[in-house]
Amino acid sequence: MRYVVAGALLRERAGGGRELLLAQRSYPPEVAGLWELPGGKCGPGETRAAALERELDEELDVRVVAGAPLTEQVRLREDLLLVAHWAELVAGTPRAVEHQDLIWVDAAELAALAARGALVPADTAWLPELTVALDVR
Ligand SMILES: Nc1nc2c([nH]c(=O)n2[C@H]2C[C@H](O)[C@@H](COP(=O)(O)OP(=O)(O)OP(=O)(O)O)O2)c(=O)[nH]1
Repeated sequence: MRYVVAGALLRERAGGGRELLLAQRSYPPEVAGLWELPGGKCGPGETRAAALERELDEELDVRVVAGAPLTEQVRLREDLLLVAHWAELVAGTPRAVEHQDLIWVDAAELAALAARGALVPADTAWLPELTVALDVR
């Protein structure tokens, strides 16, 4: 089984609550323009934590430490499993190196994106967990 590992980065929003970082895919055409958790495929022999830390360095130009996994996993193909981990930003400011754009969203903004089909479809599996984390005050 191969893994795609994606990162859930949170930050505090002024005035209360939290925000989640989303990245807008630029390829392939069927998901271009949709929003996802940034990440990518684990290399051979690479741990999920190491893959996430490498991918976010490459894609966002930031240093992160991978934390606990989210509960939901999504089978993308017979041999490819999508997982997400919480990630802590330790250095740098995210910038869209490989994505079209980046946004920080609160729970309401995440729900609005989901409602209009603007998330990469598989990522909707994480909505309940992400929403709980964003609603913490
Ligand atoms: N990174 C990421 N990929 C996701 C998410 N949701 C989802 O269905 N995918 C799919 C899209 C792709 O088919 C696959 C990951 O591809 P990727 O393009 O990010 O991986 P990669 O950086 O290793 O690049 P490549 O070798 O495929 O070019 O997982 C998500 O939240 N983040």
